[in-house]
Amino acid sequence: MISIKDLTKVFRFDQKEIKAVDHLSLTIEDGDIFGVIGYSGAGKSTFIRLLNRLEDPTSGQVTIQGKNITAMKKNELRIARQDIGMIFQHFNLLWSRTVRENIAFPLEIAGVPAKEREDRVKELIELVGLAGRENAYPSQLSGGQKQRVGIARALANNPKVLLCDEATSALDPETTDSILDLLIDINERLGLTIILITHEMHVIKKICNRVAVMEKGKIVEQGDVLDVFLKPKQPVTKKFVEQVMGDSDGDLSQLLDVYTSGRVVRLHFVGDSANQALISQLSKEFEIEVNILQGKITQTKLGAYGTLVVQINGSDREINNTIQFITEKTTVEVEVLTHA
Ligand SMILES: Nc1ncnc2c1ncn2[C@@H]1O[C@H](COP(=O)(O)OP(=O)(O)OP(=O)(O)O)[C@@H](O)[C@H]1O
Repeated sequence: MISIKDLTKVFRFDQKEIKAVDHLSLTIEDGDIFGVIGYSGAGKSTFIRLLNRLEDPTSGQVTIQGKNITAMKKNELRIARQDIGMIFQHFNLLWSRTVRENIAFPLEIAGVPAKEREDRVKELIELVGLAGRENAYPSQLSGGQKQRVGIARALANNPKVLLCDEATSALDPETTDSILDLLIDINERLGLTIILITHEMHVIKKICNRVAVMEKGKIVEQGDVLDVFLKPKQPVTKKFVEQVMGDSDGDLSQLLDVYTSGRVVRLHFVGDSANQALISQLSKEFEIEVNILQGKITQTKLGAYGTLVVQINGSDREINNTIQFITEKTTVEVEVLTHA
């Protein structure tokens, strides 16, 4: 639904050239929550601003639902932008206007009649959870509430796509989570495609189904969030994954020296919620004991993801049956680290 081809943005100043976005190509499907992650200076902000032409590209093409955004003249672009909402790190609210008036603003610009406008604003205030705060000014709101106004304003004209420019970076962790929950809710309820940029893997883990990693203006790795978490390839991606998972292999060899009986295996949970009770299931069905040694499991949108290192004690036959069961009957991957 969104196709980005060879997109490039070069900034020129002081006779220097900076390629902020460098021949970037990407496809984003309808209904995706697509995250672009990268360190400061990677070109994320420039990239997202190119999508609705807050920034004009040096070359390349952005097509949203069959419409070539890059080729549009001013007037066409103004209309097309009604289909592309955007929220910002610092909210960009009008400080002299109340919550209600901020949300009504894009409707006024689109020429929506007063009564219709009023109904729509009411609906949006309910949707983002701001009922009771309609007459407050931005200065009287918390950061999370300000971003809720930003989201309501971005949704006013029923866009198909929502662009989020570091939308939770100015918020504390708890407020971040509540705003991310709201974005998930909007994605599910309205079928809205969401593209967000961030430098926090937590944000990607919590709400995205697809992710692209950006470095020096280019996408260096992309895929389903779980695949990227499970098998990060580029050093920069590995660092981001470690941000939320830690470096779990650190003291594995020490562990194997200490736990010498039975077999030590590593279980890879790949985001299938059906496996949540695996350990208790194994000890019920087989004559074995499972000893949890180390691990890190985290919850993603699709289920538990992570690794668990366990020692399985019992007869050789029962241990083999257990491993065979996990391999054949579940989606958990087993790696045997020691052999009896
Ligand atoms: N208007 C501009 N004029 C000149 N250079 C710019 C401009 N905007 C961005 N740049 C440069 O382009 C590069 C990418 O910046 P950009 O802000 O897109 O990165 P980012 O990944 O969003 O980082 P941050 O999170 O720090 O904003 C940087 O080297 C930046 O200095």
